[in-house]
Amino acid sequence: MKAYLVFEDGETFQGEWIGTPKTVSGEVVFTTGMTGYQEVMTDPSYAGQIVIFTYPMIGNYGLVAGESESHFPPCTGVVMSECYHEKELGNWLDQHGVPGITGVDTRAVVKKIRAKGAMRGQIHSNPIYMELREVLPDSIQWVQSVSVDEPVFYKASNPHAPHVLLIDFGYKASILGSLQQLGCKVTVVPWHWSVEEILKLHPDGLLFSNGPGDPKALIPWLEGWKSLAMQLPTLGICLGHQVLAMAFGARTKRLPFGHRGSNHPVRNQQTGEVWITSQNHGYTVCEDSLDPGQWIWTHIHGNDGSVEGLMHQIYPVTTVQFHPEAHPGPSDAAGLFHQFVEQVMEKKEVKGVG
Ligand SMILES: NC(=O)CC[C@H](N)C(=O)O
Repeated sequence: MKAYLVFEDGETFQGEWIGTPKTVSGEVVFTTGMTGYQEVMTDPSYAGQIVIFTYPMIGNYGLVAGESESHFPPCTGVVMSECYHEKELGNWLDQHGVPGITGVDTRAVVKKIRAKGAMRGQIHSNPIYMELREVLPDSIQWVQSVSVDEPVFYKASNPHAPHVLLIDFGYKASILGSLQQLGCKVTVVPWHWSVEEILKLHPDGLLFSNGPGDPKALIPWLEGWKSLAMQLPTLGICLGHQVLAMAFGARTKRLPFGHRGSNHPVRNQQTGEVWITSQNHGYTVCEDSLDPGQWIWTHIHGNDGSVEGLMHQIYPVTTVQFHPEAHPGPSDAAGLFHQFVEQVMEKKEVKGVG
C-alpha cells in the first residue's frame, strides 16, 4: 500500500506503509547510525519527530530483548530505505500505533533536509500536505508524555549507596542502568517536581535527563533547578545540559538540521582528547552566551565547533550535549558517570561527617 512522506513545502517522497497506516505530523529528522535502530526508536527524546534512518537496511538483526531505551517507541513515525524482517518490526510498530514508510529514497530526503534545514512533514496516504485542524502538542506536552507521573524507586543492595535523583524529561533506560552499575540508589522523579519535593527525598546528587522538544519551553522552571544545582553534585545530559546551561545564564538556539548518530567527534578542550560520541539533538547552547564567570566550556563538536560540554566554575555541575550512556554508539565518554558518582560519594561522606 502506497504511503508518502510529505514536507510542509509540498515536496513528497513515495514508499510503502509499515506499522500502523495512519497520518501523522512531526519534525522530520535523520539519524546516521549504522546500527541501533531499536534504541533510536525507543529513545523518548524522539517524541514528536519523524525519524529517517540513513543506513540503507533497517531491521536486519531483529528486535533484541533488553535493548530498548523505554517501554514503547515514542517517536511519531519512521522512514527507511529497506526494512528487513519487515513483519517483526512492522508488527511491533503497529502494536504501539506508530506508522512508518519503507522503500523511500532516504538519501534524497536527507540531501533536502541538509540543504533547506529541519522542517515539518507528514506520513500520509496521499501526496499532499494536509492542514491539520487539531492543535499539535507543544514541547512541554511532549516532555509530559514521556516523563513518569509518580516517583519510581530503584533500590541498591548496599544500604549506604549514594542516592541520585533522576529528573525525568524522558530518560533513556541506559542512563538509569549506568547509575545502577556504579552502585547508586536511584529515584526517577517527574520533571516538574518542586525544589521542596526533590529535597524531601534527601538526594546526594541530581541527574537532569535527555528529553524531547525545545529547551526554551522549560524557562519557567530554571530558577528552581539552578537553586538545586547550587546545592548538590549535578550532571546534565542533552536536554538536561541545555536547561542547566540556561539556568546559569546561557541561551539556546536551533541547529540547522541537528546532530543525530553514533559517530560524532567531540574534543575535550582541556586535554585535547577526542571522543566518538552518540548524539541526538536539534538545539544547542549558544557559545557567545556562556558567561566565563559561570562556565568552563569543556567540550566542543569536531564538525561544527558547537558547545558539547560545560563545567561550572563554582558548583559541582557538569553537563554534556552528547550521550555518555551511548546505546546506540560507543562508550568513550562512560567515565563521566564515574566522575559524577565520585562527586556524589564525596558529598555524601561530607554530609555523613556533618
Ligand atoms: N536527546 C535530547 O535530550 C534532545 C534535547 C532537545 N530536545 C534537542 O533536540 O536538542
